[in-house]
Amino acid sequence: MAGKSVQHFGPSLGPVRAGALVGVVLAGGEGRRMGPGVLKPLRPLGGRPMVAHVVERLRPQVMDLVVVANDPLPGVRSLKVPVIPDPPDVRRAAAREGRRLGPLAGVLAGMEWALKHHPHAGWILTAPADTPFLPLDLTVRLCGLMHVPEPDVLMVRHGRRREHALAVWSVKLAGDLRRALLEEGLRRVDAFAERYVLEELVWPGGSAPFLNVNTPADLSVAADQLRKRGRAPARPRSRR
Ligand SMILES: Nc1nc2c(ncn2[C@@H]2O[C@H](COP(=O)(O)OP(=O)(O)OP(=O)(O)O)[C@@H](O)[C@H]2O)c(=O)[nH]1
Repeated sequence: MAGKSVQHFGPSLGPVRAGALVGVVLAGGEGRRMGPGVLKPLRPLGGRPMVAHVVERLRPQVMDLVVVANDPLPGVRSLKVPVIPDPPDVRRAAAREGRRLGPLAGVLAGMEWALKHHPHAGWILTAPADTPFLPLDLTVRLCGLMHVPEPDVLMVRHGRRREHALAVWSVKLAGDLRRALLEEGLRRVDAFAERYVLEELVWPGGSAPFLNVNTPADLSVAADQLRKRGRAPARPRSRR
């Protein structure tokens, strides 16, 4: 089913759902556009690894948080967040085929971790490790769109761009996702999401909170933004 844009913030289960989300930071992949050297999530931004910005912004918005990465991320240890790999069987299958995995593998790892550690949570919120200025009112706004019947996937859109890795996912999709990755070799996030009831949160305002850091030039832009924002942590616009 094609995604449906939803732009209003109606009566909702927001506060209930926001408290029941497990956050999943997607920090795998190859970061080829960033070039060789330090892993992309560990690239320093304002004196800290980029992934630390994402963890700090997401942590107050979710009931628990996990980082999915296949490389050791020493810079994450001090953040006291569990770091788990993509599902090993899915990785092995991709390696046998000589194919890259992509963010869907991290989504599956997050779903399976949530099912094991928080069996009543029901939902995960995925966020890429290379988006260091995520809004602090992200889950309130996303969950403000949760209604009955609930969508299976709720993705963020700003302007013409859909943020595939920034979404709320029902963990009920874990079995289907595992099959799609292993048996179909599916890799495209939107191709999977569009099989289900997919809705979008059209983000009000500009795209600045979703600055995606893929290249050294992007990293310079992010460092400039950080300097302009000053050291004070941003405050959410809406209550939590
Ligand atoms: N867990 C996990 N995360 C991934 C994987 N591939 C990409 N990601 C994450 O998904 C987000 C978007 O990834 P991309 O920027 O499209 O890919 P990338 O591999 O990081 O970078 P490029 O090689 O330059 O395309 C980033 O936060 C990545 O860390 C993967 O195989 N596993």
